Amino acid sequence: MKITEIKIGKVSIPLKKTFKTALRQVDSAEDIIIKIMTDTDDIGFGNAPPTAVITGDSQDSVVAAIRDTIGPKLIGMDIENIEKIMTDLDASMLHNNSAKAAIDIAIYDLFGKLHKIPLYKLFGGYSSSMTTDLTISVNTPEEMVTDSLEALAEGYTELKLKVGTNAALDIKRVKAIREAVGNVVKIRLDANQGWNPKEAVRTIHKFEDLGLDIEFIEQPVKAHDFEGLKYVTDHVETNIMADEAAFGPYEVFRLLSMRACDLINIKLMKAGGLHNAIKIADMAETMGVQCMMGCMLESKVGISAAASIAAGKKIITKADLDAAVLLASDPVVGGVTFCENQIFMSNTPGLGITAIEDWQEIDNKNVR
Ligand SMILES: C[C@H](N)C(=O)N[C@H](CCC(=O)O)C(=O)O
Ligand SMILES: [Mg+2]
Repeated sequence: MKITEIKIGKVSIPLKKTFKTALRQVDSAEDIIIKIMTDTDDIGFGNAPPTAVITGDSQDSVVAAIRDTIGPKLIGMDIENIEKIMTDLDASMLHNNSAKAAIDIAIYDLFGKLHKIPLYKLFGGYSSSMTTDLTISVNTPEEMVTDSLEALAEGYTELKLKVGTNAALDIKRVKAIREAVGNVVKIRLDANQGWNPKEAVRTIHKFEDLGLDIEFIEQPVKAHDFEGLKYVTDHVETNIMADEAAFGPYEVFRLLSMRACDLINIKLMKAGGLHNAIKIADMAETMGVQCMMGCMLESKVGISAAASIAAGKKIITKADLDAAVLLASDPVVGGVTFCENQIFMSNTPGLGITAIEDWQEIDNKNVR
């Protein structure tokens, strides 16, 4: 199975509700979706949502990286030689991890098709379904309570509350939501780098003193501040998860060596794809650190790929794979299916995706 062409296109999907974090506010998911074509007429699907504030990647930079630098080297390569493809992919250029992730996902999709195996089985097949949380955007306490109650009515049992815009207001937000949803629901927080280390410790102590029962807190401090993250982890009881700090395998190696966090959030767009996500999961497992599989605001292509690792690997015990249900429509045919808070894997080879509706090819951007 040899690569003959890489088609580059995009989908623009409105969100059901504005997505707001301490880092950004958006109303639609803008996802680059690629198709890797082969001499066997199989197609591999991959995606890259440009999340500039987290990965540094824009739509134009993703397209240029695939079209001008990464893509041309792949033409003619055999999917059977996946180890060589992944080595060349990592060596092709520095950074540009979202572009690399799109290629990596499409290559694995084809590898699964070649060997007639669904990716979650290829990655270990530990389970065939998982529970995802639902993200509640940062807003007034009242609006967040309304959104949280709606999420419970839709069947979600784990809420990921966005905080980090104002520590005093964050305490009001979380207290109001805990009082409204009761004690059975799991509440995890994501500060998206919004606090400084001392402010984070003070705020988390307040959550603890109020008995708000927070499962864990994602990325309290700036991504580059590994010492600050360790300071927070060492000074609170609540578990701390590295997200933006846990970028790729090298950063995760450093975080684990420093014991700077209790948990790792793995995302394909930070790691540069599935092959690096597997390295991260294996390193974390070696150190006894549980992981969550996370996502950007992206289509079901990336969610199906991320869920394949989450289902495959035992050390991935949590999932924040809600992006596809935050979208007003789903252009991806096949892949994982959602039912309330459950994600079910497809048993079709690869990702199980057969087509992308409303996919707009970007003119003259194909690689042959
Ligand atoms: C969508 C997912 N639940 C999530 O919250 N991911 C964010 C970043 C997503 C974005 O800004 O596009 C995170 O975990 O920080
Ligand atoms: Mg996060």
